[in-house]
Amino acid sequence: MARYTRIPGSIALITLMNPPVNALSAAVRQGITDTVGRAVSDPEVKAVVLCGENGKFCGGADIREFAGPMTGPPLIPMIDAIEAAEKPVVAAIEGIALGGGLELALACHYRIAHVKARLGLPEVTLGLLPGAGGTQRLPRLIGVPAALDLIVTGRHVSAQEALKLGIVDQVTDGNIQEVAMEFAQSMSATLNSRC
Ligand SMILES: CC(C)(COP(=O)(O)OP(=O)(O)OC[C@H]1O[C@@H](n2cnc3c(N)ncnc32)[C@H](O)[C@@H]1OP(=O)(O)O)[C@@H](O)C(=O)NCCC(=O)NCCSC(=O)C[C@@H](O)CCCCCCCCCCCCC(=O)O
Repeated sequence: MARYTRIPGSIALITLMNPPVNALSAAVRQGITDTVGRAVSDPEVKAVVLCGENGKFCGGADIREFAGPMTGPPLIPMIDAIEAAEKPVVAAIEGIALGGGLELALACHYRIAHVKARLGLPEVTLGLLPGAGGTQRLPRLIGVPAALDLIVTGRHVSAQEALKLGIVDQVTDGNIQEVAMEFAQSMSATLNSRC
């Protein structure tokens, strides 16, 4: 599931809800598809913030669903639709952004991380490759050598290392949602002033 909250000041806050790590289950993918569509089509919404409930952004594909048939909206078009949104979408990364969770964040236009967050593409530890755009978007963002290191080792990086590598735009020790909403507001104001 994903909760949609309209924040005064033209922001839509979308919160992933799937304990314990807000993994991208069929219900979460459906929730993201619906809420992003709602935000994009609402003329009052100028920017979107994506976050996770209970201090965790997203642990990636829901490994509990690996044994069953695929149901719900597929991950790749859902992620591509975020990148294609004509309003700034900011990922507010707290706790973890792993696997498909980082791939989701990479499709957002900006990423803000809490100082204690950890990010990575650990698919290799499950015998997989990142399958939702991480092998394209990460090298484009930080270059092939640094991206390959993360993809082939599966290691997690701290928020500070992610900032140094260029994966995230800002690190904060404040309230991640408030900082991301302020950032989204200023991005939308900057973009609107240029139009
Ligand atoms: C998250 C952790 C770091 C937490 O660690 P911690 O020590 O705090 O706690 P635990 O390890 O005990 O975990 C707590 C709790 O959480 C559960 N859990 C953890 N991760 C997940 C998860 N991802 N899903 C579900 N549940 C999870 C864990 O089981 C515990 O539960 P319990 O009940 O026991 O308390 C740590 O847990 C961790 O590191 N987790 C693993 C994270 C991970 O590996 N994530 C990556 C998952 S794989 C992935 O994301 C793949 C993506 O790249 C997407 C792939 C998309 C594929 C699409 C394919 C389309 C193919 C289309 C082909 C088209 C071809 C054509 O074009 O023709």
